[in-house]
Amino acid sequence: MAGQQTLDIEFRGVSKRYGDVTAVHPTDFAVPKGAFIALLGPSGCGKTTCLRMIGGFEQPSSGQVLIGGADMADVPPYRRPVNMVFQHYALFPHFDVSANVAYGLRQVRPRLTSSEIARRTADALAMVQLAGFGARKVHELSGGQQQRVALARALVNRPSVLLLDEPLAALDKKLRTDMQIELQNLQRELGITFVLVTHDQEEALSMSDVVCVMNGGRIVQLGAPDEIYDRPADRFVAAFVGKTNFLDGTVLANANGAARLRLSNGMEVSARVSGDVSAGADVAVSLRPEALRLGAPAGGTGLSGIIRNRIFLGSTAEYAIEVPLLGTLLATADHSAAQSDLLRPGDPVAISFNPGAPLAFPASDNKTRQRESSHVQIVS
Ligand SMILES: Nc1ncnc2c1ncn2[C@@H]1O[C@H](COP(=O)(O)OP(=O)(O)OP(=O)(O)O)[C@@H](O)[C@H]1O
Repeated sequence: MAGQQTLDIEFRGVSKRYGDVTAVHPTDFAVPKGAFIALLGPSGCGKTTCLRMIGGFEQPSSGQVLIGGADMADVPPYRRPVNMVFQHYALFPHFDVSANVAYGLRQVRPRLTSSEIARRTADALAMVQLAGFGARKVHELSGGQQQRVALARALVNRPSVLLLDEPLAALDKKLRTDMQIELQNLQRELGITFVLVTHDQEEALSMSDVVCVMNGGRIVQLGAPDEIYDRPADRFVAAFVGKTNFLDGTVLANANGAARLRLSNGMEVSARVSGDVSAGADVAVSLRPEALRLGAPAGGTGLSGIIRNRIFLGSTAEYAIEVPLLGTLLATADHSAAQSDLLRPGDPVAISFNPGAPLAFPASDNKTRQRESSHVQIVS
């Protein structure tokens, strides 16, 4: 477990209620210093509330928020060693770029000299690749440049934690991808802790070291991006992070998570099972589209189907395949331009997958989730 001195943010039994609504159930969680963590989950799951409690814009209904080991209960937002970047940058349109950035500094350090303010402002603009843009008016900048100014304004105070609330949501896809890479580089260079709120799973997986998946006001899984994708803790995470096929199955035998299942078409498969399931239990079986291999129909006892739709994506193609008694399965296949290997709607295909690929969850996974609190800790 990460030691106390290496933790930057800690929740101890933190919850938040708004009247009858419990936005965040009692939660323990800890973020090591210098981590890039993404809070990921569907709308209303409590991500922003967690971020606002770190920033001091909301008070917890119970529990303690610690930053750098210090209890923040009586510390107002402007005295916390954190800064926040919002989706709508909230820049002052009548100020030039330098004045917008310097505003953040003057608010918390009124005694700095003008030359020191000018120096730090120029440094912050250089950090976000906007050196030389100080005299521009906000309306003379592109959306991406405006977001960088907002970032510089948040960094100019040299916070130890930067909170990012869907900061790239207003940008178009290409700019968003560029900014994702820049933010990642910036975080590595500065070595400060970044907490990113997003409902975009690709953004969370590609940018952060640690993904914290939330659902219904609880943390359901905390781990490295590949861990979240390859070993989802429950059916919700498997469905929310990445695309997957869900098949109905029944457990025939389960030995410490290595199970034999019968699918609804009668086929028997091996699967890794998560949770407490014994023989006879109904399970939902997750099979990622890229785990399905497509080949020429071979006859025999394997799985086969008919291609119904194809979405060509350049280096890959996605196929919707109708499989008797199982329904429609989504498969992703690599495509090489050298050989014309695309399948067409109407083509029959055989489908195979590795024995370890299917992941099974108790069919009642989400309904039976009655835990009172989430206790999760990043292991570093
Ligand atoms: N000030 C408030 N008063 C009452 N309820 C609130 C308030 N703020 C948030 N909530 C409720 O708390 C729950 C969690 O909200 P929160 O904004 O944290 O979700 P979120 O995961 O950030 O969602 P989104 O992605 O849509 O921003 C929601 O049910 C929301 O309606």
